Amino acid sequence: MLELKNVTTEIAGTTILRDVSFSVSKGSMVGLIGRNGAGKTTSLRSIMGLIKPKAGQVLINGEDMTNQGSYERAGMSIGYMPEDRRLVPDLTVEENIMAPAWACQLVNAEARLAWIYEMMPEVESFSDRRALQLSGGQQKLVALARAMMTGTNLLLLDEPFEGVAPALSRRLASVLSTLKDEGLTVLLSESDQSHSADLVDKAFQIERGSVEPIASLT
Ligand SMILES: Nc1ncnc2c1ncn2[C@@H]1O[C@H](COP(=O)(O)OP(=O)(O)OP(=O)(O)O)[C@@H](O)[C@H]1O
Repeated sequence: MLELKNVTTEIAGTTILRDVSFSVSKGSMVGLIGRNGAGKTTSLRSIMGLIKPKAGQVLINGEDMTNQGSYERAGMSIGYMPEDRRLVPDLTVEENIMAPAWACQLVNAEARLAWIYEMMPEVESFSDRRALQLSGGQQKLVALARAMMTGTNLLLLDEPFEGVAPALSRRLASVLSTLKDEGLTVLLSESDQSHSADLVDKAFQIERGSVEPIASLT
């Protein structure tokens, strides 16, 4: 489903990812674990085509996407939840969730929205509120809902548990567990394994831009 082969990424002349190789097989959930600044966001942005790797390959569904931009990934049913959520503050929750569907001209957006609300009824309960009126944790749920709109194949979640209060973290974990049961392929990052250990099939440690499998889970 997703494979990174010897990916090296530079930002402003500094090497951030060093010869990174790992894969996420279809229907599995994989954790990318590393401290602040280790390169988690850069990995996800490289997968999304938001940064072009200097060397190596990014394969999605067996297709070499290394030299394609994020626009070319639009039709590949990938959902991305950035660490900083990036909701549009003045739009309602529902408008934020629907925005990628409008951008990609999804044909089944209404059915997808109904499925998302079924998974997260609390999001439906505040769907007409503007994003700026939500707590940070609620915004995380909305950012996940938005990623789920297009992410029918692959979900990339950047630190979904970061800054979320314990009750909401448990809720988030239960939603992710249901997504896994539904067969979605998920790559999620976390600074440690406190929330993802019970969820993931496999985990990789990222440290100063280098990735190694975490033995206990592989
Ligand atoms: N735009 C940029 N310009 C210069 N350096 C950058 C830029 N973006 C990231 N970096 C550097 O790249 C390294 C990896 O950053 P990245 O955001 O990928 O880490 P992270 O593991 O996601 O950490 P965090 O949890 O803090 O977001 C850091 O040392 C960071 O300072």
